[in-house]
Amino acid sequence: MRTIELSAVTVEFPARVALHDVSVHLDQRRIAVIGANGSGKSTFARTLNGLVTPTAGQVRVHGLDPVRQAKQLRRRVGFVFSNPDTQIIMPTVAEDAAFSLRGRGLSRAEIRERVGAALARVGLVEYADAPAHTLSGGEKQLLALTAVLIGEPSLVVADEPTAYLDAANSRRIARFLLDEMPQQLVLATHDLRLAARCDIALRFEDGRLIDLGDPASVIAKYEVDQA
Ligand SMILES: Nc1ncnc2c1ncn2[C@@H]1O[C@H](COP(=O)(O)OP(=O)(O)OP(=O)(O)O)[C@@H](O)[C@H]1O
Repeated sequence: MRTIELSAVTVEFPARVALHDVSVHLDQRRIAVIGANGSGKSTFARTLNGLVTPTAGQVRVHGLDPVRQAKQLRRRVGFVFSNPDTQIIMPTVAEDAAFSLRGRGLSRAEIRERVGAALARVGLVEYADAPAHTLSGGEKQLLALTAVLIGEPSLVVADEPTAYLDAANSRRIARFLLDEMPQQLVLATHDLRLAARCDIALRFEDGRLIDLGDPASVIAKYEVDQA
């Protein structure tokens, strides 16, 4: 079951309430999260994998509590950030792609096979032994995604995954996230064209979930309010 459920979730930081009494039940494949800078999008995304702990309320992601069942949840939820440099941790492309397979009892041959197949899917197989830092920005984001997907998560949370990319690489990443991968996606973004391709959009303002539903109508109201 791909249900994400928040019940009366509040997240308070010392200087600011970043999420205010958010309740929502989501089971769509592609979920867009939109709103102005500082509205709470990243905080919402980060509650889904336990990077942020609610001050009050409950989060359930595919049946798991992201804080109390953090270890199981980390295997189920992959997180993709804007800047792939913050996500690439191993020296070579293949080693980085393989990172989340550690500790799963797989043989070296199985790991090599899975990594090869995963890198081939995103067109990076020829770079397998290259130092990861030599990849271009778009290639690094594809590697970050590969490293997430190789662990076979059931949910991918992407926070502005195209922010650092040029138009061609943005399209490549977006096509992969929106059209090709089977996993459920939560996509926090300022790119309203990407949001429009999702199955549902959530709009935050000052930490409150103020609108949700068909992306076209949520986006249209957002644009009117921003004008
Ligand atoms: N770890 C933190 N400590 C303190 N304040 C934080 C922390 N994380 C977020 N905030 C604050 O909470 C509010 C919501 O931030 P959040 O990053 O969720 O917004 P956002 O909608 O993702 O913004 P942006 O579009 O600029 O990325 C902001 O005022 C931010 O400064």
